[in-house]
Amino acid sequence: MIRVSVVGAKGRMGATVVDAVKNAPDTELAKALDAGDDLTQITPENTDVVVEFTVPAASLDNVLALVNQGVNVVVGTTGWTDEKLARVKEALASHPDVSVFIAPNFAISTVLAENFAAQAAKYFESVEIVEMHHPNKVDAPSGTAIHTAHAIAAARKDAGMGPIPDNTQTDGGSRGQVVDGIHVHAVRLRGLNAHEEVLFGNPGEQLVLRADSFDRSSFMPGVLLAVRHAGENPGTVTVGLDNYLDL
Ligand SMILES: NC(=O)C1=CN([C@@H]2O[C@H](COP(=O)(O)OP(=O)(O)OC[C@H]3O[C@@H](n4cnc5c(N)ncnc54)[C@H](O)[C@@H]3O)[C@@H](O)[C@H]2O)C=CC1
Ligand SMILES: O=C(O)C1=N[C@H](C(=O)O)C[C@H](O)C1
Repeated sequence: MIRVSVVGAKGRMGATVVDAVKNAPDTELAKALDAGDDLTQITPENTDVVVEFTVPAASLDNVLALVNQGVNVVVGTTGWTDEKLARVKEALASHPDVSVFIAPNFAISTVLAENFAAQAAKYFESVEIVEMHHPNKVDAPSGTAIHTAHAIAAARKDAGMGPIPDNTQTDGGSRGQVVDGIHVHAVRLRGLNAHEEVLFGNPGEQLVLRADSFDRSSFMPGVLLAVRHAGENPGTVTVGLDNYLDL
């Protein structure tokens, strides 16, 4: 049995992960901790892998503390930047037996949509992203939308494409946030969970890729997949569930 501890266990995602870990045939719950709890309770003696779903402001410190405790970490919390990833890599240099895995999104539909978007990117002159979430979400745009924008921007760059056409002369904010040259729009609406659309345009045609997570159960197969792979690449940070899919 894989011994899994959950940090952020009282949150929407953490509580769902606790149930998933209890119900999977090959995992068992070790510690379930939340804000204010002492993370040094989690050690290699009681835990094989920690699943961390907290808040962007706390996640880096949690991951650094857990790496220093010598345990593998699977992270779902958003807010990761190159600077934060560099801090984790630095910590792993002193703990080469530990691995960290971060996924902006654990839902297969979204991971596939992002992969398809990266494939489609070089064929379309225009692209914009619309992400739609429940109004309790604290960050905008979503970590997934930022990750998707970077993937599309990288594909456009590889294909030698220029800037996306846009003749907007006045903008009171309605054109969204520009991430790596791509406009990202965030909707917060009661009744939604997590949804993303990538809109591609060419003269006379449009392609829309849409992924809908209607329920947090959609993330659990991906979380368990990452848990089962934890520790495979010691001393490294791996980003993205696509690393464990045959895409
Ligand atoms: N990667 C993915 O597939 C998904 C990622 N997320 C992300 O996961 C994160 C959590 O989302 P939700 O569960 O909806 O939020 P939430 O607000 O329901 O839960 C966050 C939990 O973290 C706890 N917490 C806050 N600071 C803490 C600390 N320092 N140490 C330990 N626990 C702490 C809070 O008390 C709370 O219980 C967000 O960043 C969200 O964007 C959400 C869904 C899917
Ligand atoms: O807060 C959420 O709910 C979600 N957060 C992640 C993100 O910001 O991309 C993943 C998913 O969209 C749900």
